Amino acid sequence: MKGEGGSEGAKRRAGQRAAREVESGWVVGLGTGSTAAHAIRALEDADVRGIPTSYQSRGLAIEAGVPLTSLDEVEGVDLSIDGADQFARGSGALIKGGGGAHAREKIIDGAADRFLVVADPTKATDVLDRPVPVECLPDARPVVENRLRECGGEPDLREAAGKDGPVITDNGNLLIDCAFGAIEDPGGLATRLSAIPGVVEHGLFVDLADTVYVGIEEGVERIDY
Ligand SMILES: O=C(CO)[C@H](O)[C@H](O)COP(=O)(O)O
Repeated sequence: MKGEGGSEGAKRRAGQRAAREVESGWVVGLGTGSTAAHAIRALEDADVRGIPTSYQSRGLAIEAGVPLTSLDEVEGVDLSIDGADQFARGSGALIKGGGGAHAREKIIDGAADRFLVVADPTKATDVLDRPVPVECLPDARPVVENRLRECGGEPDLREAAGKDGPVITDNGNLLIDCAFGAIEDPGGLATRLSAIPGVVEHGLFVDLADTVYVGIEEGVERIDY
């Protein structure tokens, strides 16, 4: 595509490849972010119903003419397509939540019969090491930050660009980006984070991804888990 940067081309190839897996009549989870956006646009003429994971994906689906539904109107989710901020090649564990949508993403991606991740090569790693986004009830912030430090993390409240104050999620909560260095045991850390009172959801997705499609130069790499 003319004028498209290398990374954007990789995202487009990954998103469009994943969208080809969608079958007529399916209920599809619509992920958040610039890579998942390519998948949503590719569903323009598909006979599907979509469940958006965020305000952003809802808007994109409306633009593309994808009919929307919700978890309480369907019996199940056939497939979900979503991006990632980082994925571990060996295990398929993910860090998500760069767009602050990981709570709804985990509910919908986790409910799907199959969960396809779409990514460009910059997202691949051997060991996860990006800060983990943690969505937190506003009143619980001091307590949650202390508990994150006890888990070995360095919490950092996410500030909103163009606003004096923090990012507020689609669910009305705060986001804390918490650096843990190299995360050798994502499953263990995920369990500890989930046990903190006041944490609504964190961005570690462990044992959820079925396939990662990585857009590469002139193609797409498929990794199954
Ligand atoms: O987890 C997410 C949003 O909460 C996104 O999927 C993640 O940030 C990847 O985004 P992009 O495809 O734009 O790199």
